[in-house]
Amino acid sequence: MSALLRAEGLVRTLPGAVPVTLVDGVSLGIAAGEFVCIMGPSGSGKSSLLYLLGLLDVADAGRLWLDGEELSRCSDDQLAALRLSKLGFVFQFHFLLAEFTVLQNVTLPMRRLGSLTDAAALERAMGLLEQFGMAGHAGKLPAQLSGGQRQRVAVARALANAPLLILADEPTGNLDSAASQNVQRTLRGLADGGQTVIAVTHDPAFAAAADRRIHLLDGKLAPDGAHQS
Ligand SMILES: Nc1ncnc2c1ncn2[C@@H]1O[C@H](COP(=O)(O)OP(=O)(O)OP(=O)(O)O)[C@@H](O)[C@H]1O
Repeated sequence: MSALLRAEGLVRTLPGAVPVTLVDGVSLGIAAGEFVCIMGPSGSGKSSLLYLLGLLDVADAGRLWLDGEELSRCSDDQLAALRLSKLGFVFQFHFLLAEFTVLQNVTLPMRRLGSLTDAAALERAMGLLEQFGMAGHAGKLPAQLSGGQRQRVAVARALANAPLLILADEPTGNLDSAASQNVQRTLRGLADGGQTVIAVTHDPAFAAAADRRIHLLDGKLAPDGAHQS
């Protein structure tokens, strides 16, 4: 398998009088087009691992490759550029900008990247909103939407720069079950279309929609089957 994302021996420890190891020697590979869920008990290090894989945090040890490129020696600026151009994020709380319309929120990452003209960015943003049934809400502010609608806009925003990889941290954690299923179907549909997705979740129904589940325990990958006992 040629992995789109590969990690070898990732370690993240918070220093202090009593250092806390959040991620403890995690090695994994994610293939292009895979939809993988990271599961595990509260405090097992799921979000910490996702932040390392999403270049939002830097490991103290270990190595990481994205699309064949080794990232361990990248500067903060290089990591920020990679996040903007190659990764898309969906969080539990949508983090849409409250004073911007839905359309402006989805256009923003394209404006920051600057690879499209304003007209092309608007057209792409409208296309994405259309894809998630949100085109009719393009002129609204996030506060005028339901939680599920906001999350679908957040998914559209995550796709703005055609990322290699979508990383989602409890994307349905704040939603009722109908909205949750809708977001689950949305992410499943993206993976069916070839998009690579990694999602942290507590929700077994959500995880069942993934191609593969990774289980963490105390910052370590649990051996296959260990989580069932
Ligand atoms: N900034 C921090 N300072 C101190 N401890 C932290 C910090 N961030 C995380 N931790 C601790 O590290 C461990 C892993 O946290 P993390 O958020 O990655 O777990 P998680 O599996 O995502 O948990 P949850 O499912 O509850 O969101 C937890 O014990 C948490 O309390």
